[in-house]
Amino acid sequence: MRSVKSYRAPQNPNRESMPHPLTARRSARISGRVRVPGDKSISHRALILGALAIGRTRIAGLLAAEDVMATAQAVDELGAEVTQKDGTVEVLGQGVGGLRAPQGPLDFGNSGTGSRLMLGVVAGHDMRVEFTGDASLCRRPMGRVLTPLITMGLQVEAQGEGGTLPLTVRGTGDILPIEYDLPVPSAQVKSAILFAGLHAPGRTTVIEPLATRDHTERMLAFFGAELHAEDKAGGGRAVTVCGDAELHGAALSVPGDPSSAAFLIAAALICPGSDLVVENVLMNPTRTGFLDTLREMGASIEVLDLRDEGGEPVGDLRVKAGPLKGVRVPPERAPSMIDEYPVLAVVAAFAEGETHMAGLAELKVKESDRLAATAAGLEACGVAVRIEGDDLIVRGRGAVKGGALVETHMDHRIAMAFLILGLGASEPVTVDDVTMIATSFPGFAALMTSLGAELA
Ligand SMILES: O=C(O)C1=C[C@@H](OP(=O)(O)O)[C@@H](O)[C@H](O)C1
Ligand SMILES: C=C(OP(=O)(O)O)C(=O)O
Repeated sequence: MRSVKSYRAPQNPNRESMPHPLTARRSARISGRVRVPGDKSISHRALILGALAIGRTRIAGLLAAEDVMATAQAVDELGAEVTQKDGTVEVLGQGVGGLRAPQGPLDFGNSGTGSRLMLGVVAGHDMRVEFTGDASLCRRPMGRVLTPLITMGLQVEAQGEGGTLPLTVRGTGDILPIEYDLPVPSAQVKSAILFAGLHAPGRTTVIEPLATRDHTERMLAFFGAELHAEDKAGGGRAVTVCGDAELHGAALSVPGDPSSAAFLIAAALICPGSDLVVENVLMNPTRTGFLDTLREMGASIEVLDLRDEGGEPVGDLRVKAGPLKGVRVPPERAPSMIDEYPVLAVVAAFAEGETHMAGLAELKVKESDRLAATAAGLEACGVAVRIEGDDLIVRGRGAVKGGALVETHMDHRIAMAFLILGLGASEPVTVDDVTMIATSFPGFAALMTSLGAELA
């Protein structure tokens, strides 16, 4: 058994000064039968809940990407030892409230999810912790998670300008339960509050305006917490966790990440003659907005063998290339496909007619301003695109010119989306840097190449 530190995904210390460009060329067909790496959201939560449980948690299929390895490292430094053996990762849980102060700062790299979820965990422990991350993470808003956690008892001792990382916080053993209306639909904020609520006496309730991914709720119940969820009028939900909780170590298997599968699906749709099966993809309804939208566009996507695995629906997806038409994507669908908009915009460029994606304000505060980066990349590739307020409107003409160098702004999803565009475009497309792809999808280029993609 080895500590997770010894197998941490290699990080490039010169990342910001050594960009690694990659070029995508028009590809004949994308075909085969493959799996994508484990779901990132479930992987973070499995490590965190494993640390808060009593006893050992065994995780099969954990995503071995930089974002998740940062969470594994943080959990390990907080005293819940993380080891791996034969592809299974094991966390030695310390029980709710049982973690200890780390020796140094916790570095979450590029990961919004890891840092925000762990702020909720630290809030319930009597300890002082410094949170830091890379240049992108240090620009992202933390006030959305700090505001409710401060109400519960967290103290912020130092912070970057405007409430950003690096942050020094002091948690408390006397955290208070709250009822909180989320001002933005964010699963990260909801989860941070529920994790803090595990330590509080009484019931902590989060009311969300639109239902966001519910992995925290499913996994809390799976680990033995008492939890209630109630649907609200207009698509919202109220989720309550009972505090002073006792969680028990569990064995779980992480399904394939639908946000990673999205790139393969998009490639198969736009490269003529493609016929692709992506196996073992998470089909949780709070994550399937991308598939729903593609079907409305006319895509041929079949779900084979829909099954339940460890409390989450999973299926194999068969995708075939074919003509697509533009559609209107309503704002209330955004939480169920928030990370898929850049690649949906790419697919929309190959469709016939206008695709209007409404209500994308949250895209502006991701690893980059994805609304601006997506529009700029499409424009550089000769696609008619415009931003109206928080909406992105793409006029598809059935074909895309390409022939551009696209700026990724150090954002993994922008890099992958525009490599996919290059596979279907008439002229090659180069993205300026693919280093960041390792934060969510290790082995992306090799997997795509094995399916017929021309990447070099
Ligand atoms: O909770 C999660 O695991 C995530 C929630 C989403 O962020 P928000 O909560 O900010 O919408 C998403 O963009 C991110 O990749 C993962
Ligand atoms: C937004 C993302 O992740 P995070 O917020 O965890 O950095 C993402 O993976 O697209």
